[in-house]
Amino acid sequence: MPEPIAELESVSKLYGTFAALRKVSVSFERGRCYVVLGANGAGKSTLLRMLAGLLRPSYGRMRVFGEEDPANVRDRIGYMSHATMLYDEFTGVENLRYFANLYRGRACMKPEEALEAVGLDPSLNRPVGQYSQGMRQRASLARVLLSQPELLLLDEPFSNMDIESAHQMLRLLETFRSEQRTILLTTHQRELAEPLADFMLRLRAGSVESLSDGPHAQGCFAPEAGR
Ligand SMILES: Nc1ncnc2c1ncn2[C@@H]1O[C@H](COP(=O)(O)OP(=O)(O)OP(=O)(O)O)[C@@H](O)[C@H]1O
Repeated sequence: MPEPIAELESVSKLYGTFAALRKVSVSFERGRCYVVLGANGAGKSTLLRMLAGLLRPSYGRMRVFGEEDPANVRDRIGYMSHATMLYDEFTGVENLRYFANLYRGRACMKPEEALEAVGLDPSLNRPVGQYSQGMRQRASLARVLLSQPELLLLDEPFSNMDIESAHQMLRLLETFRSEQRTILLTTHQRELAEPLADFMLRLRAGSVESLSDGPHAQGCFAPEAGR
């Protein structure tokens, strides 16, 4: 049985008196892709932010790579939020060089390699502020990939992307999974992400409504399918 790399045991997260997550128990296995679904406000982003170490559980137990505080294993986790976290006035490669400098002393991809990995031309001499939405999302993913994280937490990676860019990103994620990286991604575009899923985790009002096998676990994923 694959090794769990992150586990939540009866985890709740309260914002004031409001419970955004309610007694969530789930474990995530290495090398699997989890597609996290649920209506607006179901708690998807809260779950990802917690696994990224940006929020602490109010109740319950969480372990990521065996650590109670994911901050202790930050270099093994890549988190991509709605915000791209890129500097609009810099080119893609300038942005990534800046972030690569922050990882000095750690194993890290070359900025050019990370951009190529997401299908962006590192020599593109255009500030990120002038990129299309799909290019910005891919540059943002390249930033996350720099540190070669084992756990990728992607909040709405396909939002505002055209279909061609989204399929390109899906093929990229399939490659990461084949490298035994674990992927958790939230999306409202179920039909797009579903073929990649080993598991579909559906949240409802902060609780786990269901955890079911995805098409990939059933051997149905073909990167070119659905194009
Ligand atoms: N910082 C905060 N303070 C108070 N309430 C919050 C905060 N962050 C989130 N919430 C509330 O917690 C609930 C879960 O929010 P969350 O962003 O995790 O949901 P989501 O499933 O990601 O929603 P969406 O699909 O709209 O992004 C929502 O009702 C939201 O209003």
